[in-house]
Amino acid sequence: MDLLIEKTELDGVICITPPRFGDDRGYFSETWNQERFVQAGLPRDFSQDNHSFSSHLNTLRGLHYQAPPYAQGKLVRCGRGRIWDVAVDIRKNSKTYGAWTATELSFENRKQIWIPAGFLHGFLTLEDETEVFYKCTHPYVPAADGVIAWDSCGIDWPLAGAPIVSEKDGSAVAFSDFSSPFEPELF
Ligand SMILES: Cc1cn([C@H]2C[C@H](O)[C@@H](COP(=O)(O)OP(=O)(O)O[C@H]3O[C@H](C)C(=O)[C@H](O)[C@H]3O)O2)c(=O)[nH]c1=O
Repeated sequence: MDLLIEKTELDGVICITPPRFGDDRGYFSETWNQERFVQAGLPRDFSQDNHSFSSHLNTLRGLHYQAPPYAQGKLVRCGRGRIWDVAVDIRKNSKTYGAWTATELSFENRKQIWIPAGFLHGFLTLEDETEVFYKCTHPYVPAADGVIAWDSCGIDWPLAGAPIVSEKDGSAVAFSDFSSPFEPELF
């Protein structure tokens, strides 16, 4: 069985759904297969795996980026629960600069989203005790960590009231005051 590949509204951001093999015990799925994912257009190598757990629904993490030359591409999946995952194009001179795309990722739908460097990333949990696993193409560099206010990009978050956010995310700069470091020659 092949990977299901789906484009999004933003060039370069794609969804990948690997097959799941069920039996009486439960299921098995290859969540990363270098040969098949590279054939789908993803990079060959990732340098860091992340795992975040959010206790409550309506937790919002983002909108984050890591500035060049430490920019991160991310392959994101939700291994438990459900999230509304968002990418915002911040590649200067992109015809979709400032545009966003959202995809529901969940344990049930097995969907993964590939977000190349040059995009903001964030997600809203839709269930309690949600776990997100994602691969990054560059290690974490705290000094290059950037954050944009989650409510400043015109995103229609399916909120259940004021979201749970970190202090960092709750005091971030607005997109209108942001100057993207993702220069055209990088893409
Ligand atoms: C991202 C990261 C964080 N940390 C440490 C730094 C803090 O002490 C703690 C929590 O970090 P932060 O509040 O930035 O975690 P999130 O709010 O989940 O941020 C992530 O969420 C959005 C959705 C993303 O796409 C990024 O991967 C990342 O920014 O983990 C590390 O040690 N390594 C890391 O790679």
